[in-house]
Amino acid sequence: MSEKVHVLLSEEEVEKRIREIGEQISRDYEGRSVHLICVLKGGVFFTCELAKRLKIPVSLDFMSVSSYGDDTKSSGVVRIVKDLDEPLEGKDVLIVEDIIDSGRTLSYLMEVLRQRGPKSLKLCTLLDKPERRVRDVQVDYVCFNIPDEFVVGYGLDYAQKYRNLPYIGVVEL
Ligand SMILES: O=P(O)(O)OC[C@H]1O[C@H](OP(=O)(O)OP(=O)(O)O)[C@H](O)[C@@H]1O
Ligand SMILES: Nc1nc2[nH]cnc2c(=O)[nH]1
Repeated sequence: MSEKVHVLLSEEEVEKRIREIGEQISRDYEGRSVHLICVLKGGVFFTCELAKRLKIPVSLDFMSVSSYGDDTKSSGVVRIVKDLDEPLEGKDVLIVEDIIDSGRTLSYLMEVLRQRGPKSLKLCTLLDKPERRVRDVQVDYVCFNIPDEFVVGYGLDYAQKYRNLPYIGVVEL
């Protein structure tokens, strides 16, 4: 079965905003390098696009956490599916996520990664749904605040579909 998807943020809007955030991060980290942590799977498209826009030295690592499975509602239990390959001690670490919704995933992840001794730990997200928050998360860089709707595209899925859409869309369920 195929769902209807309407455009919330066009490809042009998304890419323009990522360029802006990339410039801001490049200024903030001037003279340093940044260790990006891409949170799989959803964060992969945003991470690639953002990394290309950074004008500072970048290293990359990947982590996979899951709380939604194939559902549109969080299970409430965050699971590390794949851990990082490298230690974080002494690094300026920037977590790159596709979306912060309830905040459960990121409050858990920030806590886990903080204990690994990075020099600094910040968070960058493509999308934020602040009105859905049940856990407090300090977000350093937000591309877009969005309303409480289930979105897909630019890495975000519905039952593993639509990650490859080049824009952010809303699934009409
Ligand atoms: O703020 P929360 O309510 O915790 O939701 C945010 C999380 O949900 C999505 O991950 P998902 O579990 O769907 O995994 P995926 O990226 O592999 O699709 C997204 O990538 C975030 O990690
Ligand atoms: N695809 C998708 N995953 C999410 N995880 C948390 N919120 C969302 C959302 O709106 N869409």
